[in-house]
Amino acid sequence: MTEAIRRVLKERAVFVGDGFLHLRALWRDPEILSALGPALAALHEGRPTVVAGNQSSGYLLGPLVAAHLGLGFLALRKAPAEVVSALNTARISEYEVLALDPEALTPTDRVLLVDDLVETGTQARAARTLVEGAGATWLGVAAVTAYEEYPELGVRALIRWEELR
Ligand SMILES: O=P(O)(O)OC[C@H]1O[C@H](OP(=O)(O)OP(=O)(O)O)[C@H](O)[C@@H]1O
Ligand SMILES: Nc1ncnc2[nH]cnc12
Repeated sequence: MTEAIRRVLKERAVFVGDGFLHLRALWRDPEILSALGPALAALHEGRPTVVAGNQSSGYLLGPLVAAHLGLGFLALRKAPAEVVSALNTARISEYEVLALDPEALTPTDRVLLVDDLVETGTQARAARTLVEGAGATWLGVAAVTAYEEYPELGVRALIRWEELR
């Protein structure tokens, strides 16, 4: 099924603006959607005890992997670096904070992060800091696509970014 996912990605992944990737074609296809959990889970052999996902694409993909593995899902929340009042129309587009429920992990946990895309590795690095800060073990990242594998982060992807462009 991973080949089918790769084919749909190559044929129907949408790029907008200066290269922003939308993966809507994956969510819309019922067979592909049900294949994503097993395909992402198969990227790592490290037997996680919990699957984590970054807001917001990780919230969609992570539970598919967790449900496939019979595990729980840990939501990592992104927060903007600055906040503005509700009446201020200024838009904050960069996230610089990643937040974790302090009770969510124990030192016996082994965490697999799931995300749609790894570009600079900033989000994954922040997640790793949170996981290891809680004393838990970082297993790596299972992503739909990634610019690089970032060996220190253990990023594995269903398809390389260059194959999509
Ligand atoms: O490797 P990096 O440079 O950190 O980039 C990857 C992150 O960027 C995207 O998230 P974004 O903040 O755009 O949020 P989204 O999931 O809501 O699109 C993507 O979902 C990853 O979490
Ligand atoms: N959706 C996206 N498309 C392209 N580059 C990105 N970097 C982070 N998210 C991205």
